[in-house]
Parts: sequence; structure tokens; C-alpha cells
Amino acid sequence: ISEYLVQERDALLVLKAIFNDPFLNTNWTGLHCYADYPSQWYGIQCSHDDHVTGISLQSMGLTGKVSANAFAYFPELTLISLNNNSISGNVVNLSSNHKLKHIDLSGNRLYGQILPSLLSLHLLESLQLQDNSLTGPIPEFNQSSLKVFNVSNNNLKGPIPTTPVLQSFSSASYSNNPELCGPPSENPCNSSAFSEKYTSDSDNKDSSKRTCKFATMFLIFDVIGLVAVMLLFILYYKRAKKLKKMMKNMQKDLKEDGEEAEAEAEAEAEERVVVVEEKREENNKKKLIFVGGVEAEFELNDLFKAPAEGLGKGIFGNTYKAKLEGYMGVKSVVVKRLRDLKPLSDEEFTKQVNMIHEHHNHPNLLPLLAYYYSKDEKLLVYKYAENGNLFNRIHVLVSKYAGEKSSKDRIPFRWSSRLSVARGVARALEYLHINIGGIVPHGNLKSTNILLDEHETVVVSDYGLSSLVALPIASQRMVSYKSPEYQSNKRVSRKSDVWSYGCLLLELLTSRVSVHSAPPGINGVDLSTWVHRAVREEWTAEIFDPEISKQRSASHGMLKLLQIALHCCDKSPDKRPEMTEVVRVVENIKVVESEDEEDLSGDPSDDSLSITAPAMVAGDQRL
Ligand SMILES: Nc1ncnc2c1ncn2[C@@H]1O[C@H](COP(=O)(O)OP(=O)(O)OP(=O)(O)O)[C@@H](O)[C@H]1O
Repeated sequence: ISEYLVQERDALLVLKAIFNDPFLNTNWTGLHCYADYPSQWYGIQCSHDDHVTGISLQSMGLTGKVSANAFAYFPELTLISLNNNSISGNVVNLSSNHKLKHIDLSGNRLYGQILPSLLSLHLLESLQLQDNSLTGPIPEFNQSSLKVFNVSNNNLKGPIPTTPVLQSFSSASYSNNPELCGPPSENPCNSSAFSEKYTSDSDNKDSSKRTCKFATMFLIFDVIGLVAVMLLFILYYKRAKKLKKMMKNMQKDLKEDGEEAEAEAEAEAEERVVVVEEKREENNKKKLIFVGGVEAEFELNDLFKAPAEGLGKGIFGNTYKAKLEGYMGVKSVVVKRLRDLKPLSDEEFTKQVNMIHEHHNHPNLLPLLAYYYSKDEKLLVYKYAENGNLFNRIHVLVSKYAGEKSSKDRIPFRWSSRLSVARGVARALEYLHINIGGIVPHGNLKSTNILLDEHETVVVSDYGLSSLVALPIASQRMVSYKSPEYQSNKRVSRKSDVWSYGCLLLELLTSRVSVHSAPPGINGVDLSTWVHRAVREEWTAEIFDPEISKQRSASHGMLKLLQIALHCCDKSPDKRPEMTEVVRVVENIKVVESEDEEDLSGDPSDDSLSITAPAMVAGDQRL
């Protein structure tokens, strides 16, 4: 392979050593960046001639101090995205990466100044450095290509340069830098601490007087200093001879001592190796614990060695799909690397996990296969759900025909499939509410946690984990904590799960993303408010996803499900139904036999849904 590719591979290996991440340590093993074998270089994008073009390692809990030239050996790099890690060091020198278009280093622990060398990146389109500890002034960015810029939540100082490009961004791009001033920030430059440094004209006279005084004082100090240095020099000269003699003796002693010290250091290093070995052995002794009668078909090492694909980062940490080929029964498994948990002892963790697998035996709950616990690593291993999650099924378009890029569509998601999802989730939630104690049995019911297995059976994931999450994180990220009761009196209960179920039903019926469970970066709608508004403003026919609303024979069932959804979403928890009641009503909705019966006239205003829905929403929503 060419010298350049070797250089790039070596630079990746340096990064690997810096991050020292157990997953990357086992995954980054390729000879060099092959476009065809991305799994050997997780997060690395390669060009067709095998150069590194992108480094995309977001939210992986990476640590380590990145050196200034860590990226200098990737001349083809167009993207660096390391956001939401804990990487420290200065903002790296990227002046030799002329092709860079996107830099996202936000949410790390970077410090020091933003390097002016970034000004030489003429193709730069986005620069995101927010949520770090950067200091100093903002360089005068003026690349016309720059469309996204964010340096908020740092400690940057001084006036924002008046270049047209920097002035075109909103104040949000600069917020929370107390010593940054001038437009577009909301902090005027003549105020507060800033004014002391960048003095106004009226202060200039005073300051020049002060400068004069200081100059005289400095002159006196200089003279005194000079005399002192001369005296010291004479003293030094006198003692030099004595010192020379002492040095000679010392060198002799040192030589003898050095031999002894070397031997000591060697012994110390050997001792350290033994400790590390012992620790490694201790970890190895801890094995994957298989639960629920699952046969131990693979070991921890197999998981680490298996080709892995990142599925995403959730509230508990990163989730990977690992392909274990050659094992009977299980082909792919999902590994959740638990991070950001409440501090837990081995016993507490095991108790919680036992609670999960003791109750996993329900056809609509995703079974836990195994778990692993050590001080540094906590893993949960689940069965891989072949047909993905409900969020993607509802919202994501896929290529209709392989190879035809323009023809994109959704996998058909007919009324009967949606009804069976509503039923499966209701049954799973009822089971959790009846069988698992605790205040919030699920706590995070949303469409990315509803999975479809190889038989299209709906399985709910992430149950039994809510009590592992610390309250500040739970209140930011878990769906139950978005409920009206948590907003008003900071309390959640099983009824918060019922509310989440109502939101999920509305997502299922409308095919709109719910604001309460939208994945990061995706905007959603407050669906309950939106449905009520749709009725009030008489565009009721638009509530339902056209894909199902044209199945006219199912309209009664759809209205019934909408009624249940709104009842579950009632602002007052006491007025919401129990899940047992919900299951009863959802089970009673008739499955329409013929799915082909469609209203081909395409006139939505003629739909019975638009006549019945207002009465239902305005009137009694009880089940
Ligand atoms: N067993 C599984 N089979 C298939 N896909 C899964 C499985 N478990 C999780 N996923 C998918 O992997 C992705 C990441 O999951 P993860 O649970 O880490 O985060 P999340 O569901 O997006 O958020 P949260 O942690 O808040 O629930 C999601 O898209 C999820 O649907």
C-alpha cells in the first residue's frame, strides 16, 4: 500500500491510542481505510481510493487529549465530527486539511484559543465549537462558504469581529460567553468588565497620565534590577570554582546512584505489569451472564471481535449491533454499553437486571439475553429486532427499487399493522404495570423503543431501566418527564406511561413526529394540541395519515383509537384510563378484513372521518 495510506493508517492508530476506547480498540484493525469495509474502521469514512475523508465519532464517551497535529495527515478530510465526547486539548490545527467542510467539536473539554489558521479553510461550511472551555478572541472568519457557526457556551473574549459572515449569524451562535461583546451578541461593548479593557475616548487622558507614572516606576526598578544582577554575577563568579569542584564530585556520585535507580525503576515497572495483568485477569474472570434459560453461545471476547455497527446513542449510552456468525440461533445481537448511570454497586446492578429478565417472558417485551458487569464496563445484550423500530417504520422513506435513487417510498404501513402495534404495546405496558413494581415501570415509551422482530411482532425495549438513570438526566431525556404532571408538580407515575402511550397512538395515527419523543435534531409537533386545533379549525380530515384514511372501512376503528389516544393524553393523570382498560378497548377494535377497500376518489372532505371526529373530540372522550 502507498506511503500516504500507511501515514493515514498510522495517524488513525495514534487517535486510537489517545481515545483508548474498548470498542474502537477492537474495531479499528483494518490495514487501511477501505471504502468497502467500513466495519473495520467504525466512524471513518473512506474515499474510493482509500483515503480518509470523514471522522465521525459522536457521543461515544471518548476521552483523551488530542494533540495539535492529530489530523494533519488526512489531506482528503472533509468532515470531523467528534461532538458530545469528553475530549480535551486545544482546538486542533487543521490548516493542512484544505478540503474540510464540516467541523463539529462541540460538547467536549477543549480549551485555549480558536486558531486563526482556521481562516485558511476556504471550503468551510460549518464550524461548531459550542459547549467547550475556549478562551481568547474570535478570529475574523469571512469565508463566504460558512453557513453554520456556533461558539456559544465558552469563555471567549473581546468584540465579535465585524466581518459580514460573522455578523450574519444570530446572537444564539455567541451566547453564554460573558466577556464577548458587540453585535450580534446581546452584550454591548461599552458595558461592564469589557469597558475596563477596551477603554473609551474620555478615559484616554487619565490613562496616559497613569502610563507616565508607571514608566518612571519601571525605570527605577530597572536600575535596581541591573545593580542586583551585577552583584549576583560577581558572587556567582567567586563561587563558580567551588561549584565546579562540587559538580565533579556530584557527577561521580550520580553515576553510582544511577545504576541503583535503574534497577529500582525496573523492579517498579515489573510490579506495575503484574498489577495490570492481575486486573486484566480479574476482568476476564467476569463473564457474560446469560439469563432466562438462554444457552451461553458466545463470550465477551466474541462480542468485542465481531463486526459491529453503531445503531445510535440513547439515554444509557451507545447501542451496537454485533454480528456473531456461525452461532446457532442467534445471528445478530444488540449490545448496550451503559454509561451515565447512577452510581451502582455490583449487587444493585444485578438486582435490577434480574428484575428485568424475571419479567421478560412476555411476547411483546424484548428479551434480555445476557449482561456483563465490571467496574469499568456494563453491558446489556439483547436479541436484534430484524425489522427495526417503529419510528423508522412510520417516518423514514426507503428506496423503492434498489439502484433507483429518485424513487423513494415508505414500507407500506397499513391500518391492520398499526392496530396490531397499538395492541402489542398496550399489552406489554399492562403487563409491566401489573408485574413490575416501582414508580415508573417504563418511563421512556416512544417509537424508537418499539421494535419489530423478524415476524413483525411488536416488542417493547428499554423497560425496567428507568431507575438506573440519575434524575437530572431522566428529567431531560425520558418521555414520562415531559408529561403535564411533571411540568406542574415534578411527579411521574404509571399514568405518565399512559400519557406516553397516548402520544404514541397519535404518532401512529397521524404519522407526524411527536415533540415529546423526537430524536435529537428532529422537530416534532405537540400532537394532542395539534389534533384539537385541527378539529377547531375544521381540517379534521387531515388528522389521519392519508395512507390509512383512504381505507374507509377502517374509519370506525381509527376514530376509536383516536378517542383512546386523547383520553390517555388528558392533562390530569387521574382522568386517564388504566392500561387494563385500554387493552380491553383496543382489543375490541375490529380488524378490517379487506385491506384493498380504498377510497379511490381521493376527495378527503368526503370522508366520514371529518364528520365524526369533531363530535368525538369536542364531546365525551371516555372509553
Ligand atoms: N434490539 C434492537 N434491535 C434493533 N434495533 C434496536 C434494538 N435496540 C435498540 N435499537 C435501535 O438502536 C437505536 C439506539 O437505541 P437506544 O436505545 O440506544 O437509543 P434510543 O432508543 O434512540 O433512545 P433512548 O435511550 O432514549 O431510548 C434506536 O434507533 C433503537 O431503535
